[in-house]
Amino acid sequence: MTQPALEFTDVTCSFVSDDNKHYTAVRDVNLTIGDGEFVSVVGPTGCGKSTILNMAAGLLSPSKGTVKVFGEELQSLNKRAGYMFQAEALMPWRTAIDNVSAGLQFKGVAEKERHEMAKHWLSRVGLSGFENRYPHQLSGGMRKRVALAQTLIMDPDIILMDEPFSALDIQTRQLMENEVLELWAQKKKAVLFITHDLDEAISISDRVVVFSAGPGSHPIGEFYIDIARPRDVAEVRVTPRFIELHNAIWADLREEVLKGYENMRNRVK
Ligand SMILES: Nc1ncnc2c1ncn2[C@@H]1O[C@H](COP(=O)(O)OP(=O)(O)OP(=O)(O)O)[C@@H](O)[C@H]1O
Repeated sequence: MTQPALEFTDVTCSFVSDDNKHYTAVRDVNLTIGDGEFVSVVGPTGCGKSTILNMAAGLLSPSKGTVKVFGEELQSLNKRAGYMFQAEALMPWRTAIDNVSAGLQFKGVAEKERHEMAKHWLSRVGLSGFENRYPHQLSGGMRKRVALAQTLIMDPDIILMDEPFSALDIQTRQLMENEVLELWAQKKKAVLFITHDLDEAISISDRVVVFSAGPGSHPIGEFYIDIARPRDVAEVRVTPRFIELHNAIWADLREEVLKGYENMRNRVK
């Protein structure tokens, strides 16, 4: 049997603030992402979604419990994962091709080879001809495509995405989501996708996991998205099954969203 790509077992993560107060963001989280599975995590704002992703990346250690990557406990950076975050991650002083090939450069791949690979990846994300543009000469959507190529060129076994398209307009966002699905279908890597957007989560995923409001956030529901693939993220949104799933997930999520706002208000009082 193949090992799960990611396995959180009884994971708790607490932070200590400057005034020495403890805040437990997530508590007793059990979550498994199968090899090749596309899983989205949704939950109220501040519930700990990025905390989960940062632990999967090895950027943050659990205060309790374990995170395993293909069966091995994660002790430092997750070398089998590639990340794509909400914020712009491109180096402004490097052209698109040099941004995409940066990871290969750090690995010591010769310039000619890494540029060939980067050119290929730029073409796969629809950016042939833009190799020598700097980030400021590209639109927001194009910069996201460069960031996607930058992640995928490293051929990670696990892709971690934290609201990668939230800054984009809806049309560009849907184009990017379709592109991610197409690229994912070719290689079937495990994806952990964090989003605020339930429509996005349902249209793109195999499974949607709902987290409770913090503190001590944890999964309170999971939904298998039994909508046939290949999918067009815009088209599936109007199908009856999509609407059914949306209603079922929202029934779980709605109360947590309200609790999340309430808890946040109380924390700043
Ligand atoms: N380094 C830190 N120090 C102290 N508290 C932190 C730290 N990082 C996160 N937190 C707190 O932990 C909780 C979870 O944060 P996290 O960023 O994981 O939530 P999120 O669900 O990703 O939020 P959003 O949906 O708003 O992006 C929040 O209440 C946040 O204030």
